[in-house]
Amino acid sequence: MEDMEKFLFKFKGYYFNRSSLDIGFIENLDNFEIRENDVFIVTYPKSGTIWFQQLSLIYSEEHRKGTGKRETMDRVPFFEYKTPEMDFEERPSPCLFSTHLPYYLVPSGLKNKKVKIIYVYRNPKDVMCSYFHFAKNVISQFTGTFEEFMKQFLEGRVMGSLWFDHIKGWYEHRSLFNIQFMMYEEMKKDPRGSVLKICKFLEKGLSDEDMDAVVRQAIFENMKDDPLANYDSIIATVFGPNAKGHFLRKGTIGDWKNHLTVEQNERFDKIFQREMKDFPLEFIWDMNED
Ligand SMILES: Nc1ncnc2c1ncn2[C@@H]1O[C@H](COP(=O)(O)OS(=O)(=O)O)[C@@H](OP(=O)(O)O)[C@H]1O
Repeated sequence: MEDMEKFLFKFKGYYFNRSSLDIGFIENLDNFEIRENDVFIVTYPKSGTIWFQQLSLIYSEEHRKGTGKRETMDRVPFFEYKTPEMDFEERPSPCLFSTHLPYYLVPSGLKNKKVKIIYVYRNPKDVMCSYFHFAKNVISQFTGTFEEFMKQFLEGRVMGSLWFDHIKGWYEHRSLFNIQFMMYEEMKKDPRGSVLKICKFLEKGLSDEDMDAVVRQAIFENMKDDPLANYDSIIATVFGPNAKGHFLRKGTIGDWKNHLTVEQNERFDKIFQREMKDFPLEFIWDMNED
């Protein structure tokens, strides 16, 4: 089995993807100069990052109208995976970033309580399944079985480290930040309600027509067909010639039921209950659940 760990870089207890990582930048994250109107979308991998990046449409009239030409990754760069061509100093304001960083590695300027942070979370069984397909079939960094991946995921030996630590760390330290928690499943069930909630948090009013355009362009099928939004163009360049497949795979709630055996599910539940005891945010595990 190909062990994913060789593709990872550990810094202060947190696993980054090694390829395309500027280690000098990572070592100086704390000092990165934050502007008050920057917006950060924070996620654990496979929790809907690209989906919420698409909500940068809220800020871009030309992309809402379909005349804009910039890809999402250019409009909402991945903060910690900054490439030499990206000059964050020259970025227009407001600048949107996305990041998988844990709360303790983000620039200290984010703690000014002005910068808006949207933390997107998704039920971790679906996260794990999405991650398994991505690691195995898209970026070819994992060659083992689902059981082997589950073990690695539950030990936090994946990019993003341990899911439980990520969400609990951000939630328990929320009072340091100006942060809005958003749920993947709520966005799926009620996209308009979620977009409205985000607009409110961002203090950005949109007309009904603009709201319709954002909601429409954030629907899975529309994003999958949109080369500016689906990330297909970076798969080979970032992850190498063997990488194939799509970031937008299924986009559903409850795909874990097609992957976990009864025993695996019980084992997962036991760990979840132990780790998330007293954690107040709710999770949705099934499309039919309220
Ligand atoms: N519009 C829309 N609607 C519903 N679901 C969507 C959408 N866009 C992306 N996705 C799903 O999000 C999963 C990928 O997560 P991330 O974007 O966080 O991946 S990454 O961390 O940036 O690699 C991945 O989930 P799975 O399909 O379960 O693998 C994507 O399909």
